[in-house]
Amino acid sequence: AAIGNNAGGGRAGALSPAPVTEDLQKIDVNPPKGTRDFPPEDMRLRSWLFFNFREVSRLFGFEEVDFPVLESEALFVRKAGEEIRDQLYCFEDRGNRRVALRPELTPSLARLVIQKGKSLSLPLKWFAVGQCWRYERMTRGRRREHYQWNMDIIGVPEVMAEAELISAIVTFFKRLGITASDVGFKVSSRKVLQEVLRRYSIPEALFGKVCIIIDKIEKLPLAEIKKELESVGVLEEAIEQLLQVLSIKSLTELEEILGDSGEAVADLKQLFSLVDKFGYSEWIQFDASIVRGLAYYTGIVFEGFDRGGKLRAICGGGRYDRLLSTFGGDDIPACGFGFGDAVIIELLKEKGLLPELGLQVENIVCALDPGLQGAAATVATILREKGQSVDLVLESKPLKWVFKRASRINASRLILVGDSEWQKGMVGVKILSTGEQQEIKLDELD
Ligand SMILES: CC(=O)Nc1cnc2ccccc2c1
Repeated sequence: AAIGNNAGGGRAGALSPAPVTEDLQKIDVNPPKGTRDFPPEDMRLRSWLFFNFREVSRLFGFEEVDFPVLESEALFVRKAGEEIRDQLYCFEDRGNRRVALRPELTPSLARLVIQKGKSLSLPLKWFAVGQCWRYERMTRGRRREHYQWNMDIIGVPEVMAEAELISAIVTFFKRLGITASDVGFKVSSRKVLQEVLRRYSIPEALFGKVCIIIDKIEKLPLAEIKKELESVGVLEEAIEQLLQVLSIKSLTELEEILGDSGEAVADLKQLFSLVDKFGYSEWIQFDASIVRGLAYYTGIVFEGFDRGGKLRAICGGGRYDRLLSTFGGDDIPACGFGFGDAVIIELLKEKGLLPELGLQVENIVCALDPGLQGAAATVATILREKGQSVDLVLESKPLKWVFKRASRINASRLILVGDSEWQKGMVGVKILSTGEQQEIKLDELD
């Protein structure tokens, strides 16, 4: 029956007399601007993607966690000029509380770690797959929500944690058939910037702001970047040195500039040596221009990129050793990454790696006449209790209709409940791929 403005309610088929109701305007059946529905075909792809997120997390011994989509706005009010802050989906609730739809998962994770405090034994290896939100004023048609996979390691100060996280993402890419010639990781450390800023005795407090400005270096003209840096108090000479450091393309060159006593060089050398032991060196490259756009990163930062250069960053992450203490928690080291559900799908499409995901049902069961509807229900229960999927035909339908549905849902077998067979405790079984038909005793159905 066509779904329509069935004002009278009840069975759409039989037009029951519609009681007098207000004139029902047809509601807008599209989802809110910037959001998506997931009809079955799209939901199958999403479930497949999330299954792979979860499988990799399991392979790495991570435990799943989740948090409310709605958080106190205070969790996200960082003052470093981040885009994620400018686009915060925040509002005042009916209790006059300032709240926000989470734009990312890391602050919630930090909140939960602090809440659980001493009862947690470190290190923690937690992962989450959650919907995140943003509110863009000029609705450039960009999405206002996406799903993000996060993996975080809490309580490990060494760069072994970052190497492990990147290893997890490499494992994920490999599972999907993506290779090191399709994507790579640009890796750097914010300690590079830190060491330069210290040389010019620029106060630590500016560190976050400077990183956020630098992160826009490929989106804004250089003059604009310099202006913004000057406006937060970075002097001309320091700016030159910063920009020079960001163009370094090798660790040896970095060492020449920064010397070999700083943490930045030590961390990066250690990371590259561990990556070699993990066996994914061909996926990784040092790139001093990588800073990432979140203010709380303090050390190694990385992002996955497509070597074709057509797509935005696939994923990104890094070390955030100060986040928990800024929330009033202990000084616990942490690192993690976020992996969005949009760019990866574009990449898979481009590489012809999208999986063919059809609906699969093992059995379609139907009664050959209305009096056997109950018998068909009994057969359905027997098969389901054996762990077999059953699409039970719920109304009496002509066989032509049943065959059409059987092929649409990709059923393997058609189970026909007919009078003469039922009298003998049997049902008709038709293997739809071969057309082979036989009568089987009910208790021999497997
Ligand atoms: C490509 C894409 O959908 N990006 C996207 C979409 N929604 C978001 C929502 C919150 C934060 C980041 C987001 C990023």
